[in-house]
Amino acid sequence: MNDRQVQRILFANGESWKELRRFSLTTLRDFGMGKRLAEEKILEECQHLIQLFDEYKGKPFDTSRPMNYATSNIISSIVYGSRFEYDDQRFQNLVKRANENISLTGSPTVQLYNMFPRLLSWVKNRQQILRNLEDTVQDIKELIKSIKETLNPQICRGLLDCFLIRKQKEEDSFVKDSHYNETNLIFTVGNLFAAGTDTTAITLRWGLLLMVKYPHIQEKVHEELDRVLGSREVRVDDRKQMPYIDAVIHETQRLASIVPMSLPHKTSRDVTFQGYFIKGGTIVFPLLTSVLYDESEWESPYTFNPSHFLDEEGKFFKPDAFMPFSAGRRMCLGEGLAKMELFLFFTSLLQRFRLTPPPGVTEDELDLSPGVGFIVNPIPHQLCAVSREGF
Ligand code: HEM
Repeated sequence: MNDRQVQRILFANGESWKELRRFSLTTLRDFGMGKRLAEEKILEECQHLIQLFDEYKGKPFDTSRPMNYATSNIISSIVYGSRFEYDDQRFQNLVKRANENISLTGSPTVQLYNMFPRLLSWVKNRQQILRNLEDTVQDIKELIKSIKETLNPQICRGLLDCFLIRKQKEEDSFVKDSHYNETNLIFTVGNLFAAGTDTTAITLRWGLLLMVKYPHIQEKVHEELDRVLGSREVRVDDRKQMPYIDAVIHETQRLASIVPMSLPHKTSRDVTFQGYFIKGGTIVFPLLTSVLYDESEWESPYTFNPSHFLDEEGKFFKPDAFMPFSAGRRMCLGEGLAKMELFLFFTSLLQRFRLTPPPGVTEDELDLSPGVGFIVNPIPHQLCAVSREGF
């Protein structure tokens, strides 16, 4: 695999980008966001996740593996049409390599390599990223092969089926230079996994950690859940009746600011922006943190304060400066799906469990420092999920 392909996986699909973004959005809408299908899939995954949390029987554990498996399975159901069992070796490897690459991409040596690519191509972390990508592409190829064997052109089980059917149609009609080719299929699937797994899992992990750190806020979350849901299963529509939880989730996204520098963009021509001249072809990093922590927009930008999203009557509202999904033509393609996942996973877990620090650790001792990574994780930590009475 060469560097150009790596760039394609991480950032773009070259000249095919527009067409494939449109295709991914439409199929995500059909399989993911519309038709209540995503809600069903996420709620099914919630049950598996709760079972996994239950297995720790209130003892301390690291939340990264369960959360990554759960969010990865949502993308799997949408792309492949079915989920993986958590003990599936290939699934575990796919998730592990994705996590590793996120953290290696943010490491100082890879950052230096990005600045001086000719001098530093030997950097060890970069070599590991390339090895991981190569193994992942191999796994994706094998999964595509097995999906092809059971493909029925009359039924789309997921995004991959839709792509294969479209590819066949274009081949039958002798379309020249079709965007629906094998390479773009692999990179579209790879992009969706890379972009859609860690982001949502990491946000949820921040959310759970913040609940442990601030038990008085967790108490209010429990109070709202008990009042609105009782013991029945949550639905997406319940969000309107849960302004406090909505505010807690948004404030988690704001404070965690998990993609602080968004993704790099390149100016397509010379531009003057707010008095600054930027030459065409310049790499630009939009600093999302500068907006999410803007002192002129937020009352207390550096503290966890759900009131940032509540009006005087306790109703939810979203300030314009809330943009963790970035903005513009390349803004996050999975925003709708991510929001649904955040709400359903967070409420399902909190309805069932009270989250506490490990024995012997006080809330004050819990460290909210960010870890290293191109997507910002909490530093390694453990917490306890204690079953709530009546659940
Ligand atoms: C809390 C969860 C998430 C956050 C905070 C997030 C944030 C972002 C950000 C900041 C970008 C860069 C936008 C830009 O270049 O200006 C992005 C791009 C992207 N995201 Fe997300 N994302 C999340 C979840 C997801 C999910 C679940 C999916 C999968 C469906 C997804 C798919 C993508 C894709 C495909 C892109 C690239 C779009 C393009 O280049 O045209 N994201 N995301």
